[in-house]
Amino acid sequence: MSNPVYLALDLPRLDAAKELAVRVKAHVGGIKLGMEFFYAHGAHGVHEIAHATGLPIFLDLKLHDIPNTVAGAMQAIHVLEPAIVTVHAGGGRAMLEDAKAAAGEKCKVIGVTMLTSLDARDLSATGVEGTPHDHVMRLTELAHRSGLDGVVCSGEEVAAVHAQWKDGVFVVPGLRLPGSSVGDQKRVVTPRQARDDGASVLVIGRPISRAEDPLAAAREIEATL
Ligand SMILES: O=C(O)c1cc(=O)[nH]c(=O)n1[C@@H]1O[C@H](COP(=O)(O)O)[C@@H](O)[C@H]1O
Repeated sequence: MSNPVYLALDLPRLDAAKELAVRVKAHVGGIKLGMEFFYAHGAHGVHEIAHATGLPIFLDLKLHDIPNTVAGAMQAIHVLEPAIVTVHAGGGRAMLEDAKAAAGEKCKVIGVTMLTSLDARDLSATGVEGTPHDHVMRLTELAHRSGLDGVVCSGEEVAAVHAQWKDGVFVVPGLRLPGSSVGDQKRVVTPRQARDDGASVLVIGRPISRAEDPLAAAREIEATL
């Protein structure tokens, strides 16, 4: 089975990001490039990391706009050949359908449900009724009906999401080994628990990128899976 860990390269400098990716590439299955990286280094940065590692690229742009704008953005990134791209599931059915229709043939379009940095209080403060679980399940159903390939959710919901949508791609961030710092994440589980509960992709950033020895940290996480 291929390694489900995607390293989140949330680093401001391209040379440092590239060095880290090359150092740990044998112990991860792919690289996730998000807003911090893409806004700073754009298409050039994506090509650099893809060529340096040879690993699949998950372009985590979390697109959320009117359908026409999101479809245009999806078309603009074809040239980067990402394996996975994210859009916010809350963008609504037309936006999700148009995003999928505009994506490259081999690109999985994944809907972000409820960010792992939010908890029940945060959700209620945004005016959404119900529990995080209810909200994730509602947005998962919308993403499924809109033709997306899967969703991003926390490890607390992934078992239920998997039970509802058997052949989806389920991306789980907010992962920590026991006892390590959670930082800004609020809905957190271990990588092993997320995998056992049906996650297809495990997104891991700071536990590797901010470790004193990133290679040892990547190996330690891999050994738990
Ligand atoms: O879409 C994501 O990847 C994402 C969704 C989410 O709900 N929570 C979340 O943390 N992420 C991303 O996953 C990564 C988690 O980073 P660490 O907390 O450092 O492991 C970051 O790059 C986030 O942008």
